[in-house]
Amino acid sequence: MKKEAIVLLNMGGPNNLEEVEVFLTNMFNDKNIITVKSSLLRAFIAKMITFTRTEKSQEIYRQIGSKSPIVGHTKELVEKLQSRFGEDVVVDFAMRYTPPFASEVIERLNREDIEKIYLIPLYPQFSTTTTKSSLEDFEEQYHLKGGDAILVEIKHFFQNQNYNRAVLQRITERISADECPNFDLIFSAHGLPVKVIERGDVYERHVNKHVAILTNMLKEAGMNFNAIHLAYQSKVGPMEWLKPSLEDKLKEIKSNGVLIFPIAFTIDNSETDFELEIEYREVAEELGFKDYRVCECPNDSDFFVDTLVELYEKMR
Ligand SMILES: C=CC1=C(C)c2cc3[nH]c(cc4nc(cc5[nH]c(cc1n2)c(C)c5CCC(=O)O)C(CCC(=O)O)=C4C)c(C)c3C=C
Ligand SMILES: [Fe+2]
Ligand SMILES: [Fe+2]
Repeated sequence: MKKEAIVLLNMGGPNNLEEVEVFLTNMFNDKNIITVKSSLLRAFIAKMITFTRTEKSQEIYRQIGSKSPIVGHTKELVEKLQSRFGEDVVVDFAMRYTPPFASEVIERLNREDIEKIYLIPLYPQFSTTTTKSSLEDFEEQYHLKGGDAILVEIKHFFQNQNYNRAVLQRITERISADECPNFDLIFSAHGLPVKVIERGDVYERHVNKHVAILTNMLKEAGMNFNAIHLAYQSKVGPMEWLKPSLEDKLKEIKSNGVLIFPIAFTIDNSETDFELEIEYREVAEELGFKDYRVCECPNDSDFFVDTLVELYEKMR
């Protein structure tokens, strides 16, 4: 009997310290990240950046157990989703910059009689640097490997109610309604160079809309924070990136307590476990915050599994 498959797509992250170089090399060879036309020039830029960044990056991963948590969390999500579907739908995942790569997953799928593959990039908001990159990569590899199933894609899901229930659950796991008036909430999004937005990337617009939806839901749930903000983390390189930065936002806040929700990630990764949990915690302590809390990403929460089931049903 012909089958269907759901493939979750994400960026990936080093599975060990040696893979840090693989991760950075693949990221900076990505035409959606370094948009110069010449692939030779891109390869040269990637070599330079990787050469200068690998050791610094390895030091980051060393502090969170010498690997990114992203692959482990994604496997747990895939297992939960697979158990919802039973044998009729194959659930798998592919990473953009580290194993398991799309080519490996495609070889597995090509050994089965798959009629339709539903591709779900695990980014709530669309960006050319993430969603588009992952989808293009999968499609290219799929056609190279001679696959002939129908590919169905979804581009964003920040408006999905079950997804936003997963977000609210993660917030309420960290804070009670009674505590909210003494806290500011910051939705922290991964930054993007301004020139990417100027070329028409809708990421910033999607993030703004997402913050508006969540702000309403929090009000309806009686979670009345002193104030709710949006800020951008993870700037790399000398270019101008989206503002305000998370650091500047923290400097501006007068409350004693701050809660951070990583709005651009569905799965915990080095940016949540290192940058938010370790690096910005130190910044917040230096700035005199008495209470600094970071929410977990949706990861394999039941609401997130419900979201993916619902997206699959809508794509059919
Ligand atoms: C030009 C550089 C980068 C762009 C553009 C960018 C966009 C972007 N990235 C994510 C999600 C993640 N990024 C992660 C790590 C990471 N990102 C960059 C650079 C750009 N990202 C670098 C150099 C790194 C490595 C970290 C380091 O070495 O310091 C991760 C973490 C993966 C992990 O290992 O766990 C995620 C997730 C989004 C959502 C995004 C655009 C919207
Ligand atoms: Fe990134
Ligand atoms: Fe984590």
